[in-house]
Amino acid sequence: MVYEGLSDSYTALLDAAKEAMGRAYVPYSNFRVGAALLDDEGNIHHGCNIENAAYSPTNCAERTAMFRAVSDGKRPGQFQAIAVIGNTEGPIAPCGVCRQVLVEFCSPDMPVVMGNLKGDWTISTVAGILPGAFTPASLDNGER
Ligand SMILES: O=c1ccn([C@H]2C[C@H](O)[C@@H](CO)O2)c(=O)[nH]1
Ligand SMILES: [Zn+2]
Repeated sequence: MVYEGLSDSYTALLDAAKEAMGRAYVPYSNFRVGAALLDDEGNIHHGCNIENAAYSPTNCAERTAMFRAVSDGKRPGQFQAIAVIGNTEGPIAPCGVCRQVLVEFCSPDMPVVMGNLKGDWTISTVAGILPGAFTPASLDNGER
């Protein structure tokens, strides 16, 4: 896919997200999302959204990628970037829950690449997409 003006490495990450998008399990919304999370060793952790008949157990693509990576042993500070893609009008916008999960495991300045199937893209950062976040450090008030 051509993402005009986007670096080769982020294009590759969006392409990996698109590959994962094809594996989405979306019988209820029919809205596919894919994510690709790049770790500190250069490995990519893929994620797709996985829906459920009870609706609320649904897991977004971003969290699938992150939880797979953590389950495989990755820890905070060991992620370099995440790309997310969906069939949206403009670049997809991660939901609030996923933004909070990214805050837990990623540095505030970690790039978040968002795209769509038309080749539109934008880049922000973890802090950029969730300003004023409640973070692990927020718990450090000494009163526990
Ligand atoms: O950034 C997003 C936004 C939505 N979804 C999923 C959740 C649900 O399966 C479907 C519709 O909200 O898209 C994601 O995976 N990531
Ligand atoms: Zn989400």
